[in-house]
Amino acid sequence: MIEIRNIQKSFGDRIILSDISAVMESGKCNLIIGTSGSGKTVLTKCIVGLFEPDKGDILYNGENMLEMQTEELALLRQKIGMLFQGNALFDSMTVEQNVLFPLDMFTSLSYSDKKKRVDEVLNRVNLEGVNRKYPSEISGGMKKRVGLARSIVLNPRFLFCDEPNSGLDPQTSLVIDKLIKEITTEYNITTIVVTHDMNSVMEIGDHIVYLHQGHKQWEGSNKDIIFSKDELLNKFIFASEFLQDAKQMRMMESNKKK
Ligand SMILES: Nc1ncnc2c1ncn2[C@@H]1O[C@H](COP(=O)(O)OP(=O)(O)OP(=O)(O)O)[C@@H](O)[C@H]1O
Repeated sequence: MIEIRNIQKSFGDRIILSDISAVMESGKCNLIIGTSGSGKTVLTKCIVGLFEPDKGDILYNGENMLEMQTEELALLRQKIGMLFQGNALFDSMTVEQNVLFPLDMFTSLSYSDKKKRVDEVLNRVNLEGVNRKYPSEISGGMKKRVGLARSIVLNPRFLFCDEPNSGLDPQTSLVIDKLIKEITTEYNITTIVVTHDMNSVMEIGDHIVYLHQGHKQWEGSNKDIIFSKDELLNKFIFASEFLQDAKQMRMMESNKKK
């Protein structure tokens, strides 16, 4: 579980984040959404320790990251998996070498055990037979799955995914979303996803934090969103007429069932 309490962050005299509190539970996909410039990246960087907030607390399973000593921080970092927007794969390394990399860096496992673990995670993301291929030889969706395999190879307790669907077609996006959701539940990981993708919001949004101009404007689940009366959220989520119609229909269906 990650708990953030009263986070404030400014750059110079410009306040970017104001008084943001939220609880991100384990085994859940916690989504951070909001328009461009609303503070999603700054908040995420505060949570992973890349930015220091001016005020507030960031608790990882009850331990305040902002009070941790160097050694404790290093241990925490090994429990955090990251799936980057651009995948951040090493182009000169094969798929297998890319996924092996964190194991080489942070474990003293034998080569055969490392290899076994790499095969396990590649298998988990449904990627077989591509171990010896280079990133340039596989599709965007496959690269994303390699990135996901690498982000879970050290068995993280916390997983951060930055725009996991950017640049992917809707069908491939769904595959990636489903994998993130399954992995989160199966390994009871606390997953935080920064996204603009409304399909993801509806598919995997167990818990959604909607930021508006650096404030937490709304919080709830993908089921609550349909019934939300928050005007800013509705404007953001149901920007298109098609989605507004879909919302009306789902509300009508839900009212009929009651
Ligand atoms: N290092 C920095 N120094 C100064 N201002 C920054 C810095 N990083 C971000 N900002 C400002 O903080 C605000 C929030 O930026 P942030 O990148 O968090 O938005 P975002 O919601 O992630 O947007 P996007 O969806 O476009 O990625 C922006 O106005 C941005 O200019």
